[in-house]
Amino acid sequence: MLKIAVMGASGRMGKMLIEAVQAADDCALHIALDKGDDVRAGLAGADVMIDFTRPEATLAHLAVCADLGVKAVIGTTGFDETQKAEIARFAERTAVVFAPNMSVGVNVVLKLLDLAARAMNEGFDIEIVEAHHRMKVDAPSGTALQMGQVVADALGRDLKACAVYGREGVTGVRDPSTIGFATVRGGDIIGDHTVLFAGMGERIEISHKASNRTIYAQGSLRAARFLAGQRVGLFGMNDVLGFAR
Ligand SMILES: NC(=O)C1=CN([C@@H]2O[C@H](COP(=O)(O)OP(=O)(O)OC[C@H]3O[C@@H](n4cnc5c(N)ncnc54)[C@H](OP(=O)(O)O)[C@@H]3O)[C@@H](O)[C@H]2O)C=CC1
Ligand SMILES: O=C(O)C1=N[C@H](C(=O)O)C[C@H](O)C1
Repeated sequence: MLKIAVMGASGRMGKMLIEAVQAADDCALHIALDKGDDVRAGLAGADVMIDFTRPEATLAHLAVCADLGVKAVIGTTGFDETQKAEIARFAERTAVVFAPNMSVGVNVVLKLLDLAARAMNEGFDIEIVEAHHRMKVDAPSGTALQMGQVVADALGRDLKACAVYGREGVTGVRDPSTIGFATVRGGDIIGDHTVLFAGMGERIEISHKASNRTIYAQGSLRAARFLAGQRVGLFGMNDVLGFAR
């Protein structure tokens, strides 16, 4: 049995994860922790921590995992570059899967985007549109940013230099080297992502739409099982799903 500690237990994802762990034959809920609980005492004896909280909280939890040798699945989004580097450092001491989207579907889409961007490397304007529920606090979504990164890498562009986050006023004509991001927030939208390749005479849209958060919880359990075979290192869902081979 894989002993799982769920952080952010009363959050939208925390609740889904508790249900998924309890329903899995090969996993046991070691502990479910909320803000204010004793993290060190709670994580002691766990095999894997699954954390969908906020960046500062995740980093504090990961520090304890690294001390105790507990492996970690991190679904939290909204990290800045310095915080991402901290995660990489903790992964030198314990094994970590870090991915902005744990769903199999989104990770298949990432592969399709690599193929699409390489094939449409000229004459197509690339725009990424994402929509989420009104309670989401970070924008663009971690998934949209990862999609942008995959496309930029495939095209040999530097995402930091070519990303455009929203437009307003007299913007001038579109610079073809840019990758645009647009964010929609409202109601209970679980998570929609579309990458648009807009050319002259044709338009390709590659979309993923989530209709249930179980996809993220099930992906997280796959990641936890994968970590059982690792000692240290930073992994993504491409490693978990075997796409990196
Ligand atoms: N990788 C993926 O597949 C997915 C990633 N996500 C990401 O997961 C994260 C959480 O999403 P969601 O569940 O919707 O958010 P919620 O706001 O519903 O849940 C976040 C949880 O984290 C807790 N939390 C916040 N700050 C702290 C802290 N300092 N210490 C301990 N716990 C804390 C919250 O407690 P309290 O309410 O008391 O503040 C809450 O229980 C987001 O970053 C989201 O983008 C979401 C879905 C899928
Ligand atoms: O906050 C959410 O809900 C989600 N966040 C992740 C992200 O930022 O990409 C993944 C998913 O889209 C749901």
